[in-house]
Parts: sequence; C-alpha cells; structure tokens
Amino acid sequence: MSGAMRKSAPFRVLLDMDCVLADFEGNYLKCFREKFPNEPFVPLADRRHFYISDDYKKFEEQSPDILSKARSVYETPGFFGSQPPIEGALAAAKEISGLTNVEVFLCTSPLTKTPGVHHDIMEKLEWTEKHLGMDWVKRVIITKDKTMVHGNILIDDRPKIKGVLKPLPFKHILFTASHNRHLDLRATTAAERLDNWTDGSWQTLVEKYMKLM
Ligand SMILES: Cc1cn([C@H]2C[C@H](O)[C@@H](COP(=O)(O)O)O2)c(=O)[nH]c1=O
Ligand SMILES: [Mg+2]
Repeated sequence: MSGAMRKSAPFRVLLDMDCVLADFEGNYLKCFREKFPNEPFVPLADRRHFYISDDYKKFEEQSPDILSKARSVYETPGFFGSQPPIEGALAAAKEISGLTNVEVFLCTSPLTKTPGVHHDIMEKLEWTEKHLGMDWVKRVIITKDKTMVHGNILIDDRPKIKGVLKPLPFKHILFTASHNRHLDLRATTAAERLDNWTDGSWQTLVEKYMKLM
C-alpha cells in the first residue's frame, strides 16, 4: 500500500469508569448512609482526597472503627454494579466512539487492598454490558497500571496517574469530581480538566487533541 493510501493510526481515547462514567461518589455516600445511619459522614462538598478513608480519618476519635466501615461500603458485593451512570456519560462515550478514526477503551483499576475481594472486576464488566452493551465489554481494560495502556488521551478523575512509564504515554485529562474539585492542576498529572459530559466541552477537547496528535 502506498503512503498516500495508508490510513492514519486511530486516535485512542481511554475512559476511566469510577467517577467518570459511573457515579462512584454519589453511590458511595448513599450506600454509606444507608448502611451506617448513626455514623458521621463526609458530604460531597467536603471531599478532599482521592481515597475516601483519607477523608474519614477525622472521625477516628469519635468512631474508632470508621475506616473499616468506610472501606466496607465499596468492598460489599453489588456496590460497583449498582453505580448509576454520570449524567451524559454514556451518550458521550457512544458519540466519541462513533467519530471517524477514533477508538474508545474503558480503562479502570480493580480493588487490590483486601484479600478475597475481587467481585468488583466482574461487576465492572456487568455494568458495562448493562449500560453500554456487549460490544463495549471487549473494550474494557482492567489494570492497576494505566501507564501500560496505549492511548492518546486518558480521561480520569484520579489527580495523579502513576505507573512504570514516565512520562505518561498519554495526555491525562482530569475529570472533575467532588474529591478533586479544589485542586490546582499543577498538583496533578493532568494537562487540563473536563468538568462534565453535558455542556458540550468534551467535543472541543477531543477535537483539539485529535488535531495535536
Ligand atoms: C475512592 C476509592 C477508590 N478505590 C478503588 C475503587 C476502584 O477499584 C479504584 C478506582 O479506580 P479508578 O480506575 O482510578 O477510577 O480505586 C479505593 O480502593 N478506595 C477509595 O477510597
Ligand atoms: Mg476514577
């Protein structure tokens, strides 16, 4: 095939799941308050750290087992599968994947802290099948190290993406979540923010990076 006929490499968009497509934060607070109605809780407006336990440490004196209780909420089977989609996320994911010469993969980390707690992996696949369909299940990449995944941009709410590859092999776009809203971008690995899936700003952002690559 001559150079003129060769198709350019697809632009690859990696979409995180928790807090980007699925409402982890809202679901967490709802489940925590249902399970522990008499415990103190952190409202979304007061979230400051990526790890929920870091925000619940302040209650340890009044409630000594608060951290294990806080962890037990997302470690309970059913939690990941029951997350509602974030507003506009599913439509945006489908639209992005419909763009010419664009490929979308879902890129999400598993729970790895507690032995025997791995149901989240199955639930992430089930969530994808339920909300996006079977075609998307084969696009799910579950990895603790997202730097090992090839992509042009990663849309992710985690402030710092860390892994074996440095510098990051993709542009990190910080998806705004209650836990990262207060952060200056300089305290993150991200090039810029995406605040939501509803105001059309994702289109401008994707077009911009497609032109740059
Ligand atoms: C908030 C929070 C999350 N986790 C776990 C839950 C998921 O398995 C991942 C999130 O991964 P992502 O791909 O970066 O969205 O982290 C946790 O263990 N503790 C927490 O407080
Ligand atoms: Mg996330």
